[in-house]
Amino acid sequence: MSQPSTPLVGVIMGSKSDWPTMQYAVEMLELFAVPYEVKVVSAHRTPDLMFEYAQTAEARGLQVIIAGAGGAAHLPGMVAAKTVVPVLGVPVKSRALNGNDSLLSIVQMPGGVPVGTLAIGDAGAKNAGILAAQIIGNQIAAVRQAVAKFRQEQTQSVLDNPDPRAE
Ligand SMILES: Nc1c(C(=O)O)ncn1[C@@H]1O[C@H](COP(=O)(O)O)[C@@H](O)[C@H]1O
Repeated sequence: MSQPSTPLVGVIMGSKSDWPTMQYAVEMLELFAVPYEVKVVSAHRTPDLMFEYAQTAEARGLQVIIAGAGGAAHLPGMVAAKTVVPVLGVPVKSRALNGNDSLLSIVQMPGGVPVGTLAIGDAGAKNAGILAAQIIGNQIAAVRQAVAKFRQEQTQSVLDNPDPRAE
């Protein structure tokens, strides 16, 4: 989906192969009508692009960056090292180590350069999208209300379906 307004959230990932996971972050941003951009950027394979992306993020109006990566997942931390725009890290589930490598690579930042790390895989990507919307929602009432509505509907859906055996 093309985004007409200036992006407020940048969704980046180390490889095209991360998209099946990272699509859940974008799905949430679309649900809450948060303007976003999405791009493959890799600290390892495109280091100059990664630096440029991080260095220009603030001036381009990004308020949150969601960075997903798997394996030796340096992308979120390296982007965070080059910008004060908050970075949310999504550990993509790697084939070899089930995403434990991704998680530890992203979460164990040295004090002074934070990355807000989400869960491994699809739930982490989904929650990164919701969390980014909540941050944006501090300034944009329509986004805040959209998140509140989503949460209320989620709660209601559980309350309406208490029998775990029902189809
Ligand atoms: N962790 C990183 C970085 C990075 O951190 O900069 N760049 C690519 N990758 C990861 O390599 C995995 C395999 O990538 P390929 O499927 O392209 O071989 C992906 O999960 C990607 O995020």
